[in-house]
Amino acid sequence: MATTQVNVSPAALERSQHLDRRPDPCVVVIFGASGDLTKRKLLPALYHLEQSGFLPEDFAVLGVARRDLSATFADDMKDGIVKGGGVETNDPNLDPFMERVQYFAMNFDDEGGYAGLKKKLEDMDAQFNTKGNRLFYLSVAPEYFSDIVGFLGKHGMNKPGAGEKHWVRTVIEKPFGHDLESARALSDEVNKVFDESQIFRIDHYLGKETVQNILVFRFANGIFEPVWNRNYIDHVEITAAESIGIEGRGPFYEQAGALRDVVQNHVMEVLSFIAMEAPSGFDADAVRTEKVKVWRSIKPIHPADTVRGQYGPGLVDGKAVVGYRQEDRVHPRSQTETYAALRVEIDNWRWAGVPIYIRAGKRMAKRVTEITIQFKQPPLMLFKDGEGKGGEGIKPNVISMRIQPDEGIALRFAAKVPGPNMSMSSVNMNFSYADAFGASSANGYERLLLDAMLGDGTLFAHRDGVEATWALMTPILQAWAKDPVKDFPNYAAGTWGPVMADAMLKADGRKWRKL
Ligand SMILES: NC(=O)C1=CN([C@@H]2O[C@H](COP(=O)(O)OP(=O)(O)OC[C@H]3O[C@@H](n4cnc5c(N)ncnc54)[C@H](OP(=O)(O)O)[C@@H]3O)[C@@H](O)[C@H]2O)C=CC1
Ligand SMILES: O=C1O[C@H](COP(=O)(O)O)[C@@H](O)[C@H](O)[C@H]1O
Repeated sequence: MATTQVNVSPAALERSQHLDRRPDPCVVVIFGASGDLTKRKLLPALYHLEQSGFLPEDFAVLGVARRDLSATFADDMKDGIVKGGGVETNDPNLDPFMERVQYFAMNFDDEGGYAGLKKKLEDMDAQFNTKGNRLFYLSVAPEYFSDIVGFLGKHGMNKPGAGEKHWVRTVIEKPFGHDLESARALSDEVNKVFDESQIFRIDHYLGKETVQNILVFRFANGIFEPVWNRNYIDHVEITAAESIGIEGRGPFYEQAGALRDVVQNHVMEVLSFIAMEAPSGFDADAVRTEKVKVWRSIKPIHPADTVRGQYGPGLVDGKAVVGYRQEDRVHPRSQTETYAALRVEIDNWRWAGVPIYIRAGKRMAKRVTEITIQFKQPPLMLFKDGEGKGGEGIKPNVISMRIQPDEGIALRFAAKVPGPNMSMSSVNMNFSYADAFGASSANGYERLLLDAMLGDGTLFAHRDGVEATWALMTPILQAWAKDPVKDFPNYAAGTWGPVMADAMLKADGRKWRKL
């Protein structure tokens, strides 16, 4: 296997870390501050941003949740930063950072708490000189999105203070809606209070370096774009496989399932980056326009081009695990899918006739998110001594983009095996992020939190995009709801999903790439 030589100048790395991207003074207000996401991802991300010099000097965080945690909150968050952020327990910068982090207890659905919240934020402005700028981060269950936004509006917290540089923005976690109708209704509610330019619908996949790199790979290199179309590409695969199960999130997952949890958002975002035309610039409007064009060009997905799976008991990493129906707070006859596979076609000039196979699932054989671009074979095989008889066995060219783990890109091509014959073998040319740039602790939320503080919506989902992806998923969900699966569970934990998903590709004369 060949490996690429990558020479990155230290100056280039340094420059990319410190481009002029420092937000204005502000308070980041995290609703759901005692929750899993805040502790594992958001606080570690803010800490890393601060340590890297990206945050303004006048900056503070207010955590908001129901219970009175004032005595334990700081220690709990420090623990989260240590465990989730790879920081040493005795890091001397932790305590100074935590001096800017405060906690406020209130019930989200009790209007009475919002006047107190407003007063608390004004006090923090005075203490930290944060000038009334706010980033409200809704890290809460989706049923609270409307209430919180509505009450913020009612108490005048949706409007920036006087002064041209002042701002108020809101980041809204996923899932944004449950189907097309509910996503529309939620956007209507939120738009009554916040203008679209103030709303940042987060999808943490867009914060991943490797996802952003899809655009750089395609549009900053001259050699790939000419072959990035139906004339040269045979098919595309997108795999988002997780080895973990539902991690105690039974009630959430029962309502969600794989299609809503990751396909409607993460996978569709990745697909749009793979398939979109070059935007007129790298700004929110231009990128959004091209993404939406991709989603709107996808042909309605027929239920026959979908496969649902649900894991049963099995072995993951050598350990026995229970099936989905035995997980805590999951119905013993649950019809929720923990795996979904789709065959998608984009009806436009670039992609017509190129199938795109998608699969996403929990408790699969391993954790891997990867995009495979498989190219057509040459029209005529000159060399007969390949991996199979008569040269047919030589594998087609593949560009594989590994989103996680072992982030990188590989190109598979045929090479001559040394010796007196024209024998061929498939080899890989590999680019590894870690080898080229060093290991990164960034979790995607760093970039997105920073962008939201800067008001840059390029890497966020927008109303029209969310509706376009729900428009694709909703008919599938409706068809599935009418047609319960009789053979659930239909794959064992620790495997690659139901056999029906293999059959779907086999019917097209293809098979999933071995990952
Ligand atoms: N966890 C993850 O890895 C991911 C999560 N998300 C999304 O992020 C959001 C948050 O998820 P997560 O952190 O896992 O959720 P959790 O269930 O862990 O946390 C929920 C938080 O909301 C608070 N809360 C709940 N009800 C109320 C209420 N009535 N009044 C005040 N506070 C309340 C809880 O406070 P208290 O403890 O005081 O009850 C807690 O702080 C969800 O939208 C989820 O879909 C998205 C991607 C990944
Ligand atoms: O949004 C979600 O994403 C995670 C997968 O994210 P990753 O960064 O670990 O790939 C998934 O486990 C979770 O169910 C879903 O809600």
